[in-house]
This record gives sequence, C-alpha cells and structure tokens, in this order.
Amino acid sequence: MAEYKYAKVPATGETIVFAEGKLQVPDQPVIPFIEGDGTGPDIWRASQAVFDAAVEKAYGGQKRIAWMEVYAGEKAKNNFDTWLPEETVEAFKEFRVGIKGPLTTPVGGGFRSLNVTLRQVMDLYACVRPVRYFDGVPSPVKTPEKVDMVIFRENTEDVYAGLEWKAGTAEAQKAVEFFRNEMGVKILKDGTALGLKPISEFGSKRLIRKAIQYAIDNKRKSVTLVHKGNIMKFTEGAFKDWGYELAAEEFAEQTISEAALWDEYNGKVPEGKIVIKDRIADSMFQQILLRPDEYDVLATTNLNGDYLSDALAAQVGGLGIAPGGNISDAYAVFEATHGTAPKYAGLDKVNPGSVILSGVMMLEHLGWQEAADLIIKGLQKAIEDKVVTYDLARLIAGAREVKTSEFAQAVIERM
Ligand SMILES: NC(=O)C1=CN([C@@H]2O[C@H](COP(=O)(O)OP(=O)(O)OC[C@H]3O[C@@H](n4cnc5c(N)ncnc54)[C@H](OP(=O)(O)O)[C@@H]3O)[C@@H](O)[C@H]2O)C=CC1
Ligand SMILES: O=C(O)CCC(=O)C(=O)O
Ligand SMILES: [Mg+2]
Repeated sequence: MAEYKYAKVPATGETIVFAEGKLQVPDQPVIPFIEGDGTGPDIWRASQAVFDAAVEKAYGGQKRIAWMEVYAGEKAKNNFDTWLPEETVEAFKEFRVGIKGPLTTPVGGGFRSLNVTLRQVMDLYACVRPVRYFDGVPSPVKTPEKVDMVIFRENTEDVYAGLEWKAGTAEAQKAVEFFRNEMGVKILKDGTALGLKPISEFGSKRLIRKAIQYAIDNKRKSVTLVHKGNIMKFTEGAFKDWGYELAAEEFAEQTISEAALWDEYNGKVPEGKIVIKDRIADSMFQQILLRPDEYDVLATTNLNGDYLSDALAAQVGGLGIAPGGNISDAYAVFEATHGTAPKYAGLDKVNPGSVILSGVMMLEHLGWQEAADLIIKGLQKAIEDKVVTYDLARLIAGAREVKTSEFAQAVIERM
C-alpha cells in the first residue's frame, strides 16, 4: 500500500482488485473521495448520507463503503500548500474507484484545471454523461421525456491538452514565426496567441470503441459521432472517419452505418443492429432540441462533449441533476457535470442531485445495483412530491423548497 501523508486509510476497509479485465469488489471497499470547492462540501455531505443509507438499506449491514477523504483544490492548498497532492492520484489508482466534487479553475490565467489534470494523469479517457428525464422535473422544452442520451466525451486530448501560448510571450512569437517560416502560414499576426488541438487515432478509437461497446451491452439503438469535421478536417474530421473505420473493423456484425442502412435496407434497421451515424456539431445542437428521440449514444471530442453536456442537461432540468463518470479500462472517478457554483457556497442551498446520481453510476460500476435502484426511487419520489432545492422549486408551482441537506433526507425517507 502507498504511504499517505495527508489522507487516512480507513482501518476496516478493503481494496478493490482489478483482475482479468474485471473489478473484484469486497463488501467494505475503500472509496476515496474529494469533497470539492465552493458548494462541494454542502453537496458532498448530503450525497454521502444518501449513499450510506442506500447501501445499508439494500444490504442490511453486509456491505458498507469505507470512505477515505483525499485532498485537492482549495482545501489541499489551505491545509497542505499544494493544489493536488500526488497521493490523491495515487489513492484513486490504488483503490480503483473514486468520486469527487467540483474543483475551481481560474479563467484566463493561474493554474491549470485540476479536474482536467486528474483525467489526464490517470488517463481516464472516457467522460460518460448519461442524460435522462425524471418525471416531474421542470424543463424549458415541451417533450423532455424524449431525451435519453449517453454522452461519451473524449477526455484526454483536444484543446484540453493545455498546449497554449500567451500572446506577446517569446514562446508564442517563436511558434508564430515557425508557422510563418517553416509551414507557410501567412495569416498569423505578431502578438497572436496560439493553442494546439491534438486528436489522435488511438485516443479517438478507444473512446468510440467504449461507446459502441456500451451501446451493445445496453441494447441502445445508435451511436452518433459528433464532430466539426467540415472545418477542422484533420482533427474533427479524422475523429469521424476513425469512428466509421473502427465500427467496420471491430463491430461489423453488430453495427451498420447510416449510409449502408439507406443504400441497402431503405432505412429499416435490421434486427439487432446498432446504427452508426455522424452529425456536424452545430447541427447537432439543433437536433438535440428538435429531434431528441433520434439520438441515443453520442461519441464526441472533448470540447464538443463539454458544450453538449451542459446543453443536454438544461433540456432535462438543469445542471442540478446531471451526473457523470471519468472512466478508463482500469480506473473510474465519478463527478457531476456542473462546477462549484461559488455564489451559493456554504449556503446549504444547491441541488446535490448531480453528485447523488454520479454516485448511482458509481454503485452500478461496483455491481451494487440494489443500492443504486433505491437512490433512483427515493430521488424520483422526492421530485414527484415536489420537495426540491431552489433550482427546481423556482420552476414548479406549489413546490416546497428545501436545503441541500433536507433534500438528501427527503430522498432517504423515500427509498
Ligand atoms: N468538473 C468540475 O469540477 C467542474 C468545475 N467547474 C469550475 O467551477 C467553477 C464555476 O463554474 P461555472 O461556470 O459558474 O459553472 P457551474 O456549473 O459551477 O455553475 C453555473 C450555474 O449552474 C447552476 N448550477 C450549477 N450547479 C448546480 C447545482 N448543484 N444545483 C443547482 N444549480 C446548479 C447555477 O445556476 P443559477 O445561477 O441559475 O442558479 C450556477 O450558477 C469554475 O471554476 C469552473 O472552472 C466547472 C465545470 C465542471
Ligand atoms: O475543469 C473545469 O474547471 C471545467 C471542466 C468542465 O467544464 C467539465 O468537465 O465539464
Ligand atoms: Mg463543462
């Protein structure tokens, strides 16, 4: 076991083992968690109470999560003078499965996103964000129940790789001159800032492979490759081409391309086949609003996936109930789609639903389906009873607005 200077390993917990491509989950797994910045502590406290109550109710004390707090963000900086201690990454690796609250990232300068750093150093290459409707949640669209999509967002490449040079620096100017002189790029002005957008065949294919495998395992109808390949031909366009290539090479039996569907089957999907299609990203934003029932699993590059996640979350009731997980073959760290919502920090006010539902994904990942189902039941019932936090209360006539902690209790009482 690694040496931990700041975190304490729970005395009674056991380590999840990864063998032959599968997790072996003990009855008392150690699960590391980061509380998060801003509203993170309020949300985490509420969510942890829900997870513990669900596990207790589902397994009558036979199973239990041995929580291990690990540090990152403001709490780590204030207490240990480091934003992301190495041991935090070590713990997520050693114990295999973890969960985190949101962490602050400064805009336009300062340190790099800790969220993005964690995904990259752990090579958590798929950001999986399911978006579905819960009955009774107010939505800005007329038929939110038609939204049932799972976003697979590439999580390690694209403009998130952090390769940027600030305008006016010697590095930026050197890059400008290199592109001018060595590559014949004429349009770059002096004082231009530059960023790189790396998209690799390996990174694209492993993400799309995971999305197609998910579609097969969960009997979904289609996988849509979302890209901006008309403009960024060799990055976003290649992502699309590699997607079709992968489907043909590795999933020929289980998939059919949209083109072949119309050429050979007049649009009628052969029994058991998953349709592989693609859409240009700007068009996709109107498709998810106008024809959401035609889309199912989405596989996309990092920035498109970031934008799509918040837009789709809004369609089914907002960022308060938008969960996610950062997943590789060996490790998983679950986290909400939303950020720290700093103006509400410490007010016990915001919706803990996204972290609670990220925990549901985590329990499913552990194979603890019974506990996951209890949480969904409790959350659905609390919303039906109109016992909700401010974000939903402001949109539901006759709702009872409750605090973060009270919402968690309402979920627990209804499990
Ligand atoms: N993975 C991560 O850790 C992420 C971190 N961030 C970071 O978070 C910080 C703040 O980012 P910001 O752009 O303000 O985005 P946020 O997602 O934190 O908040 C934007 C708005 O979304 C609504 N919202 C967010 N979370 C909740 C919730 N739990 N319950 C109800 N409503 C919610 C609020 O809307 P309203 O005001 O209408 O009530 C809020 O003002 C930044 O530093 C950013 O980098 C951002 C995204 C992800
Ligand atoms: O890391 C951040 O601050 C933002 C990340 C983000 O927006 C996301 O993961 O959706
Ligand atoms: Mg985002």
